[in-house]
Amino acid sequence: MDELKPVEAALSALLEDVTPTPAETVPCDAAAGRVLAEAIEARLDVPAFDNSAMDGYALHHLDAGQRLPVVQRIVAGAPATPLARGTCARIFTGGALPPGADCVVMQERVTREGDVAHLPADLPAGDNVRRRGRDVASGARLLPAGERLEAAALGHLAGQGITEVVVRRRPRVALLSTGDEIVDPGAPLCDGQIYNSNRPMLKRLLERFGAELVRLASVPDDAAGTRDTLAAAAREADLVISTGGVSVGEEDHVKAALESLGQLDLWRLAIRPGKPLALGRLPGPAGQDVRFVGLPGNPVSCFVGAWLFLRPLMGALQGCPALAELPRLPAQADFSTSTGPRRHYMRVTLAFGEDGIVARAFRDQNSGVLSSCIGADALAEIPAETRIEPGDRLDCLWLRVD
Ligand SMILES: Nc1nc2c(c(=O)[nH]1)N[C@H]1C(S)=C(S)[C@@H](COP(=O)(O)OP(=O)(O)OC[C@H]3O[C@@H](n4cnc5c(N)ncnc54)[C@H](O)[C@@H]3O)O[C@H]1N2
Ligand code: MOO
Repeated sequence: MDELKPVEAALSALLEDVTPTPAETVPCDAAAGRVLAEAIEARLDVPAFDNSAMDGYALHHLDAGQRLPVVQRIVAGAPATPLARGTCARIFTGGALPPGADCVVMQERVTREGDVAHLPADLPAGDNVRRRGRDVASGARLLPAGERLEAAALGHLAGQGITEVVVRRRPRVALLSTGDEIVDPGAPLCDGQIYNSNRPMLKRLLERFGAELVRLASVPDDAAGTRDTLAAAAREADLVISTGGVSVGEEDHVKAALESLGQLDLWRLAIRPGKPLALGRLPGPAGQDVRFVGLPGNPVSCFVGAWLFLRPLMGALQGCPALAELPRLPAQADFSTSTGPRRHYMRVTLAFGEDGIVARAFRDQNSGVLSSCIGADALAEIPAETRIEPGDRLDCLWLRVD
């Protein structure tokens, strides 16, 4: 048997010359989760004018400690007129600071007697003032290309009055299931058959990674049908994924079909779960390469493979560096385990302990036990030939998307 390969080697082969999907313009209302195809420059200063951070009184700081007539009332949204020295203005949070004033004192520190306010002493210039352009300066980089538009970025765009953005088209993905024993939920189950749990699990993960699922199909158990299914998938998808049939079994039409249509490399990786992996290319309708990834059938191997391989690939297809790399967190084990020749990706939950983050492992880490993935926060990466005891330091890959 040939030597098991490192996961990093398969990842570089998978990501080699992947080009991002074409750009398209979408309304900001529909842009959540999409990746910017080009950088956006700010057109406006935010805030657009100096304004008050408090409900209180605006004045010149050299007038602090005095009794001043209240000569203006400035609410948010109303224009302010210049303020003469020796006077102050009633002002509300977000109200425009009047020219001539340079600080605001919150109302809790002020005593009011009719139209006169008693102001506290020693107010520094700039106190409680939100300066024009403090958040964003006009002409500066608002968001870089490759930014995945989540809540704050969408707020930033709206703050500029922007209504449309140029983003990467969602990668179109075909998800194929192999295996005669696999049945869709809803159909009756005969002896020896199992329901297809990989399909909805991968569909959900892929959607979280930004995919548009264009085809969900089962691969027929004959050579011609398998070839037709793969060829049809490559006509409409940027990425074709299959599950099952990548180990050493004999019932494998996918391998033959891929080899005749395009190209296929079978990898045996030094990881657990997810040892077998198929990487290939199919010809697309415009002669372009359509990537093929064949994940192992075991549900946990699929889950782990999706995070290790599909997420970076989806990042590359969308030109999104943040998706391409899983964040690493140092944690302390609260379990013991030992590995053999394969690196183990254990499903763990993370919690804050007295000395930092603590990783708790699900009890049964077998690759058929999908309950070990429910609620998993991270994959603890245990190197090959290693013994781990409670308290030992671990590297964890955080299973987060945003
Ligand atoms: N002689 C060897 N046997 C196996 C090896 C090996 O090196 N030598 N590797 C083992 C490892 S590790 C894995 S992982 C699996 C991978 O097998 P395949 O990718 O060929 O997958 P299948 O045999 O088709 O299925 C494995 C397992 O998963 C179930 N399955 C498949 N699809 C689904 C689905 N959509 N939903 C739920 N469950 C699914 C299937 O019924 C099998 O139980 O090979 C080992 N064997
Ligand atoms: O590599 Mo397999 O995914 O352990 O069961």
